[in-house]
Amino acid sequence: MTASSTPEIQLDQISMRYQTNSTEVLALQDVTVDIKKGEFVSLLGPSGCGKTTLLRIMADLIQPTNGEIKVAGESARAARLAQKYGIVFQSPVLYDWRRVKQNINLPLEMMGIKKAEREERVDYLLELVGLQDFKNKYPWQLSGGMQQRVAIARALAMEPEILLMDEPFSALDEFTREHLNEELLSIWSKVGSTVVFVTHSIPESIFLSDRVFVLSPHPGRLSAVVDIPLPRPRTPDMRHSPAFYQLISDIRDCFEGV
Ligand SMILES: Nc1ncnc2c1ncn2[C@@H]1O[C@H](COP(=O)(O)OP(=O)(O)OP(=O)(O)O)[C@@H](O)[C@H]1O
Repeated sequence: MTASSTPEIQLDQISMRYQTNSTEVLALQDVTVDIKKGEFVSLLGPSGCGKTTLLRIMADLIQPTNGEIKVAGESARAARLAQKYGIVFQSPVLYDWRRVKQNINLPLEMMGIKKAEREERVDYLLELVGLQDFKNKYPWQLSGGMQQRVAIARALAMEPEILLMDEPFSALDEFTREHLNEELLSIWSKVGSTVVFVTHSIPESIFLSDRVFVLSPHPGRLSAVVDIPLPRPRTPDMRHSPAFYQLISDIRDCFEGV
Protein backbone atom coordinates (compact mmCIF):
# COMPACT_ATOMS: atom_id res chain seq x y z
CA MET A 1 0.00 0.00 0.00
CA THR A 2 1.49 3.33 -0.96
CA ALA A 3 0.03 6.71 -0.22
CA SER A 4 -0.46 9.05 -3.16
CA SER A 5 0.76 12.61 -2.93
CA THR A 6 -2.80 14.02 -3.13
CA PRO A 7 -3.77 15.56 0.21
CA GLU A 8 -6.87 13.88 1.55
CA ILE A 9 -7.17 15.86 4.77
CA GLN A 10 -5.78 19.38 5.08
CA LEU A 11 -5.67 21.02 8.49
CA ASP A 12 -4.84 24.69 8.43
CA GLN A 13 -4.14 26.50 11.72
CA ILE A 14 -6.69 24.48 13.67
CA SER A 15 -7.33 25.70 17.22
CA MET A 16 -9.91 24.49 19.69
CA ARG A 17 -10.97 26.25 22.85
CA TYR A 18 -13.43 24.53 25.19
CA GLN A 19 -15.54 26.79 27.34
CA THR A 20 -16.95 25.43 30.58
CA ASN A 21 -18.82 27.44 33.24
CA SER A 22 -15.80 28.74 35.06
CA THR A 23 -12.82 27.88 32.88
CA GLU A 24 -11.53 27.84 29.37
CA VAL A 25 -9.26 25.11 27.97
CA LEU A 26 -7.13 25.68 24.91
CA ALA A 27 -7.14 22.06 23.73
CA LEU A 28 -5.43 22.63 20.37
CA GLN A 29 -3.37 25.48 19.03
CA ASP A 30 -2.49 26.18 15.40
CA VAL A 31 -2.30 22.62 14.09
CA THR A 32 -1.36 22.68 10.42
CA VAL A 33 -0.70 19.46 8.52
CA ASP A 34 -1.71 17.53 5.39
CA ILE A 35 -2.58 13.83 5.33
CA LYS A 36 -2.17 12.10 1.98
CA LYS A 37 -4.73 9.88 0.34
CA GLY A 38 -4.15 6.26 1.35
CA GLU A 39 -1.72 7.22 4.08
CA PHE A 40 -1.68 5.67 7.57
CA VAL A 41 -0.91 8.29 10.21
CA SER A 42 -1.01 8.18 14.00
CA LEU A 43 -1.78 11.00 16.41
CA LEU A 44 0.52 10.30 19.34
CA GLY A 45 0.72 12.08 22.66
CA PRO A 46 0.08 11.93 26.40
CA SER A 47 -3.38 12.07 27.90
CA GLY A 48 -5.07 15.42 27.44
CA CYS A 49 -2.93 16.68 24.53
CA GLY A 50 -5.94 16.97 22.21
CA LYS A 51 -5.77 13.79 20.11
CA THR A 52 -9.46 12.95 20.42
CA THR A 53 -10.36 16.59 19.88
CA LEU A 54 -8.40 16.63 16.62
CA LEU A 55 -9.98 13.37 15.47
CA ARG A 56 -13.46 14.68 16.26
CA ILE A 57 -12.75 17.84 14.29
CA MET A 58 -11.67 15.72 11.31
CA ALA A 59 -14.88 13.67 11.65
CA ASP A 60 -16.99 16.86 11.72
CA LEU A 61 -18.34 15.86 15.14
CA ILE A 62 -17.18 19.21 16.57
CA GLN A 63 -16.22 22.51 14.95
CA PRO A 64 -12.81 24.09 15.60
CA THR A 65 -12.77 27.53 17.19
CA ASN A 66 -10.30 28.68 14.53
CA GLY A 67 -8.75 27.35 11.38
CA GLU A 68 -9.91 25.43 8.38
CA ILE A 69 -10.22 21.76 7.52
CA LYS A 70 -10.58 20.41 4.00
CA VAL A 71 -11.31 16.79 3.09
CA ALA A 72 -10.66 15.92 -0.54
CA GLY A 73 -10.90 19.65 -1.24
CA GLU A 74 -14.29 20.07 0.46
CA SER A 75 -15.52 20.81 3.96
CA ALA A 76 -15.48 18.10 6.65
CA ARG A 77 -19.27 18.42 6.74
CA ALA A 78 -19.54 17.60 3.03
CA ALA A 79 -17.26 14.60 3.61
CA ARG A 80 -19.42 13.40 6.49
CA LEU A 81 -22.61 13.76 4.48
CA ALA A 82 -20.97 11.89 1.59
CA GLN A 83 -20.29 8.98 4.04
CA LYS A 84 -16.54 9.32 3.59
CA TYR A 85 -15.80 8.41 7.22
CA GLY A 86 -15.73 5.17 9.14
CA ILE A 87 -15.14 5.67 12.85
CA VAL A 88 -13.91 3.18 15.45
CA PHE A 89 -14.03 4.22 19.09
CA GLN A 90 -12.03 3.07 22.11
CA SER A 91 -14.76 0.72 23.30
CA PRO A 92 -16.69 -1.05 20.56
CA VAL A 93 -20.19 0.39 20.42
CA LEU A 94 -22.10 -2.77 19.48
CA TYR A 95 -25.75 -3.67 19.91
CA ASP A 96 -25.93 -6.58 22.32
CA TRP A 97 -29.28 -7.81 21.01
CA ARG A 98 -28.03 -8.05 17.42
CA ARG A 99 -25.87 -10.90 16.21
CA VAL A 100 -22.38 -10.13 14.84
CA LYS A 101 -23.58 -10.23 11.22
CA GLN A 102 -26.54 -7.96 12.10
CA ASN A 103 -24.24 -5.43 13.77
CA ILE A 104 -22.09 -5.26 10.65
CA ASN A 105 -25.22 -5.09 8.51
CA LEU A 106 -26.64 -2.09 10.35
CA PRO A 107 -25.13 0.81 8.34
CA LEU A 108 -25.99 -1.03 5.10
CA GLU A 109 -29.62 -1.39 6.21
CA MET A 110 -29.74 2.26 7.17
CA MET A 111 -28.50 3.22 3.71
CA GLY A 112 -31.24 1.13 2.13
CA ILE A 113 -28.86 -1.21 0.32
CA LYS A 114 -30.58 -4.24 -1.21
CA LYS A 115 -30.57 -7.51 0.76
CA ALA A 116 -28.52 -9.55 -1.70
CA GLU A 117 -25.81 -6.90 -1.88
CA ARG A 118 -25.85 -6.50 1.91
CA GLU A 119 -25.35 -10.21 2.44
CA GLU A 120 -22.47 -10.29 -0.01
CA ARG A 121 -20.79 -7.31 1.65
CA VAL A 122 -21.27 -8.64 5.20
CA ASP A 123 -19.72 -11.97 4.14
CA TYR A 124 -16.75 -10.14 2.64
CA LEU A 125 -16.31 -8.06 5.82
CA LEU A 126 -16.59 -11.11 8.09
CA GLU A 127 -13.87 -12.75 6.02
CA LEU A 128 -11.74 -9.59 6.12
CA VAL A 129 -11.74 -9.46 9.92
CA GLY A 130 -11.63 -13.27 10.33
CA LEU A 131 -14.97 -13.72 12.06
CA GLN A 132 -16.95 -15.96 9.67
CA ASP A 133 -17.31 -18.64 12.33
CA PHE A 134 -18.77 -16.14 14.78
CA LYS A 135 -21.30 -14.38 12.59
CA ASN A 136 -24.29 -15.80 14.49
CA LYS A 137 -22.93 -15.02 17.95
CA TYR A 138 -23.97 -12.05 20.03
CA PRO A 139 -21.32 -9.44 20.99
CA TRP A 140 -21.35 -10.51 24.64
CA GLN A 141 -20.26 -14.00 23.54
CA LEU A 142 -17.03 -12.58 22.04
CA SER A 143 -13.70 -11.49 23.53
CA GLY A 144 -12.82 -7.79 23.64
CA GLY A 145 -10.49 -8.16 20.65
CA MET A 146 -13.18 -9.90 18.60
CA GLN A 147 -15.71 -7.21 19.51
CA GLN A 148 -13.30 -4.57 18.28
CA ARG A 149 -12.91 -6.50 15.01
CA VAL A 150 -16.70 -6.40 14.62
CA ALA A 151 -16.57 -2.62 15.17
CA ILE A 152 -13.86 -2.33 12.49
CA ALA A 153 -15.90 -4.41 10.05
CA ARG A 154 -18.94 -2.22 10.68
CA ALA A 155 -16.89 0.95 10.19
CA LEU A 156 -15.69 -0.46 6.86
CA ALA A 157 -19.17 -1.49 5.71
CA MET A 158 -19.82 1.70 3.76
CA GLU A 159 -16.37 1.46 2.14
CA PRO A 160 -15.20 4.71 3.73
CA GLU A 161 -12.43 6.70 2.13
CA ILE A 162 -11.20 7.63 5.59
CA LEU A 163 -11.01 5.46 8.68
CA LEU A 164 -10.75 7.38 11.97
CA MET A 165 -9.71 5.23 14.95
CA ASP A 166 -9.63 6.53 18.51
CA GLU A 167 -7.40 4.27 20.64
CA PRO A 168 -9.26 1.20 19.40
CA PHE A 169 -6.96 -1.34 21.05
CA SER A 170 -5.98 0.42 24.27
CA ALA A 171 -8.29 -1.67 26.47
CA LEU A 172 -6.80 -4.94 25.21
CA ASP A 173 -3.89 -6.99 26.52
CA GLU A 174 -0.49 -6.59 24.85
CA PHE A 175 -0.65 -9.87 22.86
CA THR A 176 -4.10 -9.22 21.45
CA ARG A 177 -3.17 -5.66 20.70
CA GLU A 178 -0.06 -6.60 18.72
CA HIS A 179 -2.00 -9.26 16.85
CA LEU A 180 -4.76 -6.77 15.97
CA ASN A 181 -2.14 -4.25 14.81
CA GLU A 182 -0.98 -6.83 12.28
CA GLU A 183 -4.56 -7.62 11.25
CA LEU A 184 -5.38 -3.95 10.87
CA LEU A 185 -2.45 -3.48 8.48
CA SER A 186 -3.55 -6.48 6.48
CA ILE A 187 -7.10 -5.06 6.26
CA TRP A 188 -5.77 -1.62 5.33
CA SER A 189 -3.63 -3.10 2.52
CA LYS A 190 -6.85 -4.54 1.04
CA VAL A 191 -9.24 -1.61 1.48
CA GLY A 192 -6.81 1.26 0.83
CA SER A 193 -8.53 3.80 3.11
CA THR A 194 -6.69 6.75 4.56
CA VAL A 195 -6.29 5.94 8.28
CA VAL A 196 -5.92 8.36 11.20
CA PHE A 197 -5.15 6.36 14.34
CA VAL A 198 -5.06 7.84 17.85
CA THR A 199 -2.75 6.20 20.37
CA HIS A 200 -0.49 6.96 23.30
CA SER A 201 1.73 3.96 22.59
CA ILE A 202 4.97 4.86 20.82
CA PRO A 203 5.64 1.28 19.53
CA GLU A 204 2.08 0.94 18.25
CA SER A 205 2.31 4.24 16.35
CA ILE A 206 5.63 3.20 14.77
CA PHE A 207 4.51 -0.29 13.82
CA LEU A 208 1.38 0.95 12.07
CA SER A 209 2.17 4.27 10.51
CA ASP A 210 3.72 5.97 7.52
CA ARG A 211 4.03 9.08 9.65
CA VAL A 212 3.57 9.82 13.35
CA PHE A 213 2.20 13.21 14.40
CA VAL A 214 3.53 13.96 17.86
CA LEU A 215 1.27 16.21 19.93
CA SER A 216 2.42 18.01 23.05
CA PRO A 217 0.01 19.13 25.77
CA HIS A 218 -1.21 22.42 27.24
CA PRO A 219 -2.05 23.64 24.75
CA GLY A 220 -2.08 20.74 22.26
CA ARG A 221 0.39 21.56 19.51
CA LEU A 222 1.88 19.50 16.73
CA SER A 223 5.44 19.28 18.03
CA ALA A 224 6.89 16.91 15.41
CA VAL A 225 6.04 14.86 12.35
CA VAL A 226 8.15 11.70 12.22
CA ASP A 227 8.50 9.63 9.03
CA ILE A 228 8.50 5.86 9.59
CA PRO A 229 10.66 4.43 6.81
CA LEU A 230 10.22 0.75 7.82
CA PRO A 231 9.34 -1.35 4.75
CA ARG A 232 5.86 -2.76 4.20
CA PRO A 233 4.41 -5.24 4.82
CA ARG A 234 5.35 -4.76 8.46
CA THR A 235 6.14 -8.00 10.26
CA PRO A 236 6.25 -8.82 14.01
CA ASP A 237 10.05 -9.28 13.97
CA MET A 238 10.45 -5.62 12.96
CA ARG A 239 9.44 -4.69 16.50
CA HIS A 240 12.84 -6.02 17.62
CA SER A 241 14.97 -4.44 14.92
CA PRO A 242 17.58 -1.74 15.62
CA ALA A 243 15.68 0.63 13.27
CA PHE A 244 12.54 0.21 15.38
CA TYR A 245 14.40 0.94 18.63
CA GLN A 246 16.00 3.96 17.03
CA LEU A 247 12.57 5.31 16.05
CA ILE A 248 11.31 4.80 19.62
CA SER A 249 14.28 6.79 20.86
CA ASP A 250 13.78 9.53 18.22
CA ILE A 251 10.11 9.92 19.17
CA ARG A 252 10.92 9.94 22.91
CA ASP A 253 13.33 12.80 22.19
CA CYS A 254 10.43 14.74 20.62
CA PHE A 255 8.70 14.75 24.01
CA GLU A 256 11.74 15.97 25.94
CA GLY A 257 11.70 19.62 26.68
CA VAL A 258 8.11 20.21 25.58
N1 LIG B 1 -16.09 18.73 25.99
C1 LIG B 1 -15.06 19.27 26.64
N2 LIG B 1 -15.23 20.33 27.46
C2 LIG B 1 -14.20 20.90 28.11
N3 LIG B 1 -12.91 20.48 27.99
C3 LIG B 1 -12.68 19.41 27.20
C4 LIG B 1 -13.73 18.75 26.48
N4 LIG B 1 -13.19 17.73 25.76
C5 LIG B 1 -11.87 17.76 26.04
N5 LIG B 1 -11.55 18.77 26.88
C6 LIG B 1 -10.20 19.12 27.36
O1 LIG B 1 -9.38 19.34 26.22
C7 LIG B 1 -8.09 18.77 26.41
C8 LIG B 1 -7.84 17.75 25.31
O2 LIG B 1 -8.72 16.64 25.48
P1 LIG B 1 -8.71 15.36 24.50
O3 LIG B 1 -9.74 14.41 24.99
O4 LIG B 1 -8.81 15.81 23.10
O5 LIG B 1 -7.24 14.79 24.77
P2 LIG B 1 -6.62 13.36 24.43
O6 LIG B 1 -5.21 13.60 24.00
O7 LIG B 1 -7.50 12.63 23.47
O8 LIG B 1 -6.66 12.63 25.84
P3 LIG B 1 -6.75 11.05 26.20
O9 LIG B 1 -5.51 10.39 25.65
O10 LIG B 1 -6.78 11.03 27.70
O11 LIG B 1 -8.02 10.51 25.57
C9 LIG B 1 -8.08 18.20 27.81
O12 LIG B 1 -7.50 19.15 28.67
C10 LIG B 1 -9.54 17.98 28.12
O13 LIG B 1 -9.79 18.09 29.51
